[in-house]
Amino acid sequence: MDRFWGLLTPAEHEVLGATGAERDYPPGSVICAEGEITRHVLVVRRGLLRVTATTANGYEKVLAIRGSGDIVGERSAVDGLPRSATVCALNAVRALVLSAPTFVALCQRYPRISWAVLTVVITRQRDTDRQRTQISGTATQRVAAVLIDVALRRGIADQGAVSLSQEELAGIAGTSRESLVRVLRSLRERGIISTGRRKIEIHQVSRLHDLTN
Ligand SMILES: Nc1ncnc2c1ncn2[C@@H]1O[C@@H]2COP(=O)(O)O[C@H]2[C@H]1O
Repeated sequence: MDRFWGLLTPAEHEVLGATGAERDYPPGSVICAEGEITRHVLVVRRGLLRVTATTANGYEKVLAIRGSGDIVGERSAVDGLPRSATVCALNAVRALVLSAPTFVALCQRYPRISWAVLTVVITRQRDTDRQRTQISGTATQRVAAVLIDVALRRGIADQGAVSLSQEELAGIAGTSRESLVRVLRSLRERGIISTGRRKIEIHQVSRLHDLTN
């Protein structure tokens, strides 16, 4: 997986660690809000972040779930514009926080750090394009694709639990709540998942893959 931290060498980790400050965010805390003018950059060390943005009709859409090794907040640091999305902690998050001037100075001094940022941004662009084209798949295919993606990010090989509310899952998969409820029921009946409050236990990631074909 092309995560920012994983693209860097131990020496570069040290540079970032020495210039940034480790910070803890309790579950539910808002790290930055869409439209506000803040510029710090985070590298997630532990935990999960939810990235959301408001649609034209006022609905809050989940754009991405980010986890350990991901970089967040790079857009405002680079272009100086207001935050493009709201980022909040889904669980206890620990992150390395860098001020925008520090981040920009590091990128200018260390081309490999800039290259890692570029790689991450390009990967996100590809993901976004893929999601746009997948939107024509069935609701089951889209939900399965999202669950596979979250499982991958959580390091779940074939079985494990992911913390995701039905609202979040519907937002990412681009389905209505009603159609999501139907898909989850069908996946439960087939023994592929079981569901709890804000939690989905995946029993077989491999069977989710079968559904996306
Ligand atoms: N579609 C997306 N996928 C992943 N991360 C995003 C997406 N949109 C916004 N972000 C992140 O959310 C951050 C919000 O603040 P920034 O605009 O500074 O930088 C943004 C990105 O790091």
